[in-house]
Amino acid sequence: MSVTHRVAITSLGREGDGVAQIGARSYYFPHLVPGDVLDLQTDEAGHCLGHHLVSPAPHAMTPPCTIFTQCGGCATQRLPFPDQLNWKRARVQAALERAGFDVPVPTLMHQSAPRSRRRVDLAVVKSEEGVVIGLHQRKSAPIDMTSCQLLDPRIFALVAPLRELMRRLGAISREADLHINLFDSGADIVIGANAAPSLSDRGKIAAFAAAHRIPRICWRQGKSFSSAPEVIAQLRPVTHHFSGTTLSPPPGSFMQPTASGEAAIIAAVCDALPKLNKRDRITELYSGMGTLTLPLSAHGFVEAYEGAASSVAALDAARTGRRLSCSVRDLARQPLQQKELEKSRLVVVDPPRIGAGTQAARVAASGVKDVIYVSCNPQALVNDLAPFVRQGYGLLSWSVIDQFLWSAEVEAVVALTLDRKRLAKRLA
Ligand SMILES: C[S@@+](CC[C@H](N)C(=O)[O-])C[C@H]1O[C@@H](n2cnc3c(N)ncnc32)[C@H](O)[C@@H]1O
Repeated sequence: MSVTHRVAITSLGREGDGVAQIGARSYYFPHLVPGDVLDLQTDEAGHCLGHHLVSPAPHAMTPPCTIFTQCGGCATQRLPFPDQLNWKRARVQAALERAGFDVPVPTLMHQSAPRSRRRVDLAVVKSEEGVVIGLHQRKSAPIDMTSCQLLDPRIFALVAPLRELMRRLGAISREADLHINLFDSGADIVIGANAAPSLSDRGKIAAFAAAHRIPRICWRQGKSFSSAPEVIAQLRPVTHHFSGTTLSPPPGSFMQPTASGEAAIIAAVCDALPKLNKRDRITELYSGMGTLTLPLSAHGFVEAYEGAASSVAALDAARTGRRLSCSVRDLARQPLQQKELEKSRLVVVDPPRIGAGTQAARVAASGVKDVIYVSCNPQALVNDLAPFVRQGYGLLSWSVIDQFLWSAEVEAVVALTLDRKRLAKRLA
């Protein structure tokens, strides 16, 4: 027998689903927002059998994208922008509190605009019915990206022509993926597939690059990320400006997802710097192509470490006149040790989603006075920062950066210090 409960959505879950509560039990509803009222059918044991929306939250927005509920990229398009940012702020705050800090108000809150994403990974599925290009889905096939309010229109404009190119490439029989970075020189595309491109495929790719004025298209075969993708077409140099320096980014390299988000992260990091003189040593971990390295080098001598050799090479080639060194190092296998960290006045850490793990614990144990931690995952933030609390670090400031509009992703810049005077000033 089914039971109907009239319930309201009262909060958002970790992935952005609306949450309704009946007693101690939580029910999760994709695409619903706080204030929505629904009828929920359960069996007698309380298992959800179905639901329908009775009245939408008064402040709920009309989703701007026509494929919002299907594509899997956005969870919260019905939530007004300020509410999204506040929800993300609350998630970072909760993570900092769980790590054990006493948390002040954030220093900076940034939200990137719609249609400003300059980096995307897309899944390609080819069948007799045609080619689908869409976002990777965890549990199902991608939905064809016929609309997108997130991507920079210059990337979105390539989706339809790429669909046609994928259809014509013989080396793509069923599945492939596309990594697109929008650099200053234009879109930079890496096609990932299981087979090598034939001579005819190579010709089609070169013609595509010329027709769409794409500086470079590369091919990566198989899932191995250890070997560099092969350049299939290169019409012009690939270049991008980072803090006044022109770099030649390697194919598939990491860059912050939006330009305004990158600027906000740099501003938050620079705002959190302790007083430095030019001879002070700054150790930077997970430095990528130098997004933070270059601005930091205006404040001290930066020793940057990064696992991707091609990103280090790009920064190394452009570092003339800058006060920095850069080294390739796998910080999971070979974290910097106490002796190497001791000489630093400041350590800046910007790890990937899984967090810094042992490397974070080593930094905490090194006794370096100031640490700035850039996070893209609140869960990793809790784990990585807990050792700092145990070592006596205090939380000086934090900022929230939302570069992934309408999704649960959030970034944070967190400044920690052992300097009691700086902490006392904050509290004053
Ligand atoms: C969030 S990105 C930050 C990059 C850079 N700070 C920026 O803002 O553009 C994380 C970086 O960590 C690097 N990385 C991932 N795993 C690593 C490891 N085990 N050792 C060293 N670097 C790693 C990635 O290549 C990537 O460049």
